[in-house]
Amino acid sequence: MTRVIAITGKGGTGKTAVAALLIRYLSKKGKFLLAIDADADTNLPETLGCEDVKSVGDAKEYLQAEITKPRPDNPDMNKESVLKSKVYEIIEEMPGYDLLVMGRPEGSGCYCYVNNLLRGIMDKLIMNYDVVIIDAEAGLEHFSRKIIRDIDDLIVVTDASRRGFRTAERIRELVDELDSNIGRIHVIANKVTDANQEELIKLAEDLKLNMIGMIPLDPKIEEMDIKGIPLFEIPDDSIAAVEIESIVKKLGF
Ligand SMILES: Nc1ncnc2c1ncn2[C@@H]1O[C@H](COP(=O)(O)OP(=O)(O)OP(=O)(O)O)[C@@H](O)[C@H]1O
Repeated sequence: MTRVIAITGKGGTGKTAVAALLIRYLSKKGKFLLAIDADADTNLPETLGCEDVKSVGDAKEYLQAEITKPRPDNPDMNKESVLKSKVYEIIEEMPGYDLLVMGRPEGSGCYCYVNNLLRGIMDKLIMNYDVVIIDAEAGLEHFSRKIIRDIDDLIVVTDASRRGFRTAERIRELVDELDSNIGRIHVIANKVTDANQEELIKLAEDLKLNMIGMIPLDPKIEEMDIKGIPLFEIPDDSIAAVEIESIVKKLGF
């Protein structure tokens, strides 16, 4: 069975960093893993050390243009197999995991037909893996349109601010309204310091959020940021990597 884990949260809280750390840890543990970048504004590929990737958005635009042309180049083409081969071409094979970038938001017009095809392709693709980690945007767009249908664990990343926690609470409310299949919701507090730790625990309790981890503000990440080193190369003994190990265990791996 594939385990699907989506990471979301307010921009700047470290959502992409948490996704990258989880991808790093689980792929090192030998899980056959697909990483999906489902946030048009994010930088997951760079954080993982991967550049110049194509996106599913480009493949969708190609098919959309073809089917809305008054005279398509090839009216008999099998649209599903064209989209499928394009999506599979886009998958980037990285050492230890595969990467798929969803890319830009769609243009104007109705994409229902293309999205329907994509939904079926994504369902089958996801089933090939042990674990799928999705870096998702706070609006959970791909889930509301059901491009990615089922999520086992939704992890909301927040920083040590009341606003970050409020966003987490709003995401929980949004999930209740979504007609998607989401199993469990967890919260990870990121960039935690000795000074704010107690207050964060209380805040999570007050808002009835299930906190599965507190990742410290890690000087090693700050140093790598300045030097432009991808987070994927973080050493195992850095404080953030150690906390990720404990979070992964709490997730039942
Ligand atoms: N625990 C941490 N300690 C130190 N720095 C961190 C930590 N987590 C993340 N950062 C840094 O904080 C910055 C923002 O993180 P990141 O890009 O992951 O945020 P994000 O929530 O994905 O934002 P966006 O949605 O805008 O991409 C990055 O420079 C990242 O390296």
